[in-house]
Amino acid sequence: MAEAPFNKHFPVSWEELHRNAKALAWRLIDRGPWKGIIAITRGGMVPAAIIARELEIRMIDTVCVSSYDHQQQRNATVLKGVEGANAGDGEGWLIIDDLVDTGKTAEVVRKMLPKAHFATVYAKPAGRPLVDTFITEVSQDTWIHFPWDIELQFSQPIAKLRQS
Ligand SMILES: O=P(O)(O)OC[C@H]1O[C@H](OP(=O)(O)OP(=O)(O)O)[C@H](O)[C@@H]1O
Ligand SMILES: Nc1nc2[nH]cnc2c(=O)[nH]1
Ligand SMILES: [Mg+2]
Repeated sequence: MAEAPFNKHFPVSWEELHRNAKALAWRLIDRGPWKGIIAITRGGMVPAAIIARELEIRMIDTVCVSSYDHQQQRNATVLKGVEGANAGDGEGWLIIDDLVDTGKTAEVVRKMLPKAHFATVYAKPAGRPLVDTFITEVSQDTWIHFPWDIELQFSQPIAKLRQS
């Protein structure tokens, strides 16, 4: 399989993620009231929890989708749809994910809940048209490293990176 073309790396700390998820909650509060949140697993669960806390939403369900093996994209596979929430066509519901990249995950979930409001913390240009509200855009060749996927370790000085 060809290497994914991610030339840039964008590490995100817990504090940054918390701040950006809260900024997303500020954008969403005036567009409500919301009947509930559908979090896209797994990455959407962390921002969904923060947004649920800020908007005082206690009705939360999941759509379980898998589309990446680390940086290699596969077809988006739905492991579980919306079950308990009775969200119908999605009217009045919020769908939350951590990011949109190619937009394939968003496309699949939007088909399930066409009238829901789709919100993410981060967006790349290819997925941006599929999102109703997002906070931060990064370029398509950037890989976002979420705090749950990384740990503190030695970092090469920039000058050394230039030499290699
Ligand atoms: O716009 P796309 O190209 O579809 O990519 C975006 C999706 O990819 C990641 O999920 P992933 O499938 O890696 O699963 P995870 O959330 O369980 O880590 C991310 O959390 C989004 O859900
Ligand atoms: N962690 C992470 N998962 C992704 N899935 C699709 N794009 C990305 C990305 O940039 N970072
Ligand atoms: Mg995901």
